[in-house]
Amino acid sequence: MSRDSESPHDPGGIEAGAEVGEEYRSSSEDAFDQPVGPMIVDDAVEVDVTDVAPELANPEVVAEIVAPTREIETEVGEPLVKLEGVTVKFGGLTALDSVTFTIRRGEILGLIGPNGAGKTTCFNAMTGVYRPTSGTVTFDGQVMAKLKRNQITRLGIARTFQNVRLFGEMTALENVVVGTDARHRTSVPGATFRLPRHRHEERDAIDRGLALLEFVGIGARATEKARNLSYGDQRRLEIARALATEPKLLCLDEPAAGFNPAEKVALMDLIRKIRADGYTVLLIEHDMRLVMGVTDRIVVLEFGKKIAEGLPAEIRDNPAVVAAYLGVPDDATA
Ligand SMILES: Nc1ncnc2c1ncn2[C@@H]1O[C@H](COP(=O)(O)OP(=O)(O)OP(=O)(O)O)[C@@H](O)[C@H]1O
Repeated sequence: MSRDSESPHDPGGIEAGAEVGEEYRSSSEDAFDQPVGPMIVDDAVEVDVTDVAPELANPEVVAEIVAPTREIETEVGEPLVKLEGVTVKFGGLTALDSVTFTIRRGEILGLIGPNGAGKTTCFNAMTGVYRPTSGTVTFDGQVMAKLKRNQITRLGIARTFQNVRLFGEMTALENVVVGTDARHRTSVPGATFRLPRHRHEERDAIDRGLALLEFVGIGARATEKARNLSYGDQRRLEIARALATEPKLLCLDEPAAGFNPAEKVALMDLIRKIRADGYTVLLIEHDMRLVMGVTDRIVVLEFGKKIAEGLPAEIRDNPAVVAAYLGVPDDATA
């Protein structure tokens, strides 16, 4: 399958190609995209991943498969993403005003702020969806230009969406394998004629897909159609699919939306596990308890400006942050 195609086969990537002023979220807010590609598994058969691949019952084996060999220039603890004086204007509106901060490799960075603070704009500028009006964004040592969706995926950035976006008619495993496809190098003729390299990559993708499902805690649902999974499992599947692209940076956009307290605790555990596997995570989340409980550092935006940056405890006690959130209960929508 061509890695350059504009098909939905790079779902770990970002809705890119929007111009400043375009409505970024408008293109595909449906819960499910249409199914694409061949069906790989007969979803009529109920199979637990660990029945098919018993070695995946061992979390250490799973962790080893899930943590890929990513070629990252940045050392652990050094800036992976650097924003320097980033300003984004939409006509007369300054959505982001000279914002400077870094995301260090291997950390979980929380990006928070009240409604309309500029979080999404910041995220889009940071990932090449918007070209800043001024300022620069550096990702893994490279200054970002405006990028297309597949280029963003290839650069090593994957995301989940506020609204779940899965291929509903495809199985959980197929959804993850589609994410893995974004990393593959098989040419169209290679895939068409099922040349050895393609078959090898396909096998690898299925093995890794199974491990990823086990890793996010839905190994037993591998052959379920995505649309039949519970909401919480669909969110987990989205994370597995994003991880399948072997991202250098995983961006989670309100992953706890619609979760009950127990699901939020489980999600925090999963995010920590992802970081422990060597991933760098950007978390945009409205639930303050979750943000405070799971992040290493937090950046706070208000009216497009960075008003605070620091450890969760520092942010919690920061008067400017308290003022920005005044009257908003802990776990309410920010
Ligand atoms: N494509 C756009 N065109 C014009 N104005 C925009 C566009 N995107 C965002 N804005 C404006 O920029 C400001 C920042 O919006 P943004 O969506 O980045 O905030 P946010 O912090 O993500 O908000 P929320 O928490 O509600 O998602 C808002 O005033 C918004 O109306």
